[in-house]
Amino acid sequence: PYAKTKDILSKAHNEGYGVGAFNVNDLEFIQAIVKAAVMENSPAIIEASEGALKYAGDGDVEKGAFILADMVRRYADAVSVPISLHLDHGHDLKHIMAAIKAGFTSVMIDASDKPLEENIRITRQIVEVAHAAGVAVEAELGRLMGIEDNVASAESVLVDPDEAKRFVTETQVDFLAPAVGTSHGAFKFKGEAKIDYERISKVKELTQLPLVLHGASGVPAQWVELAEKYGADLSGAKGVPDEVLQEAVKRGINKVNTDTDLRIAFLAGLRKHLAENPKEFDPRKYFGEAKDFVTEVVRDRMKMLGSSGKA
Ligand SMILES: O=C(COP(=O)(O)O)NO
Ligand SMILES: [Ca+2]
Ligand code: NA
Ligand SMILES: [Zn+2]
Repeated sequence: PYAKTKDILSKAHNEGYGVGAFNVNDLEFIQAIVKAAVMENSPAIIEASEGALKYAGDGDVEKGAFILADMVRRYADAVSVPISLHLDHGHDLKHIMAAIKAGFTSVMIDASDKPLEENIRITRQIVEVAHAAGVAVEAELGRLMGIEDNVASAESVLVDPDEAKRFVTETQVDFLAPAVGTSHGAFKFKGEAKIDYERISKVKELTQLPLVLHGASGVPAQWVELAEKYGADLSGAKGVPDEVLQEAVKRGINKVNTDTDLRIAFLAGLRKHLAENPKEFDPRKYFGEAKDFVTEVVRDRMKMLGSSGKA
């Protein structure tokens, strides 16, 4: 059934496992994620960024929010596993309000590029409105490397655990995304893929909240190689290894944001199908194989994070 992100994450927090938060822009990815959740008997958080709302609404964010929310709700209510819908990286109050109106059960306000006091002020404002509507709020502290908040920050600014304690007390957010060394996209680490485990543990201890890891895609070699076999150029692609994610979950990460892995799997499936079926022009066929690859990647992630069987 369509569920509240807060219920999904409270259970994961209490029982110590990770739940994938999978980014979507369209029908195909929603179908693939729901199918994976059913096959794994796993909860799933579906998330859409502001860009995804624009894409689904052909430029109209509110229309996109309602279109995506209607699809997710209908698919979720047709299955026995809990599926929620979350606004990822909300920056604009108008867009956050559109998501709340459309029935998203949680929203992220990402003011992590602002000074702490301003992040607190903005986040508190969103919490007030969201909580009044029964919607949970995620916020971010610290900054991920790479393109983040449309600001290219050269280096990541890791979360300060003491600031995190103050932040959650003063804002009453429901989940917190501490920057601990990851970054968005397929090219995550210059050198070794490592994140600051100690920092995760400290933030968990001080906040006692479900924690969110952004930039958590693994960029699995098998999918990169398959996409490259059929013409993609993903040289230098590198993600967060499974064992690093599993340690992060052990230390208190419960929501694991995954976008890039689904994109690469879809790309590999699409390129493969088109290369092997030159006569094919039915999108239900070539999107069909691409969708199946996304389902596979999502299932793998659910198994790896420990949410399989936890529905
Ligand atoms: O943080 C993410 C996704 O990160 P990836 O690019 O690692 O999939 N979404 O908010
Ligand atoms: Ca941010
Ligand atoms: Na998010
Ligand atoms: Zn993110």
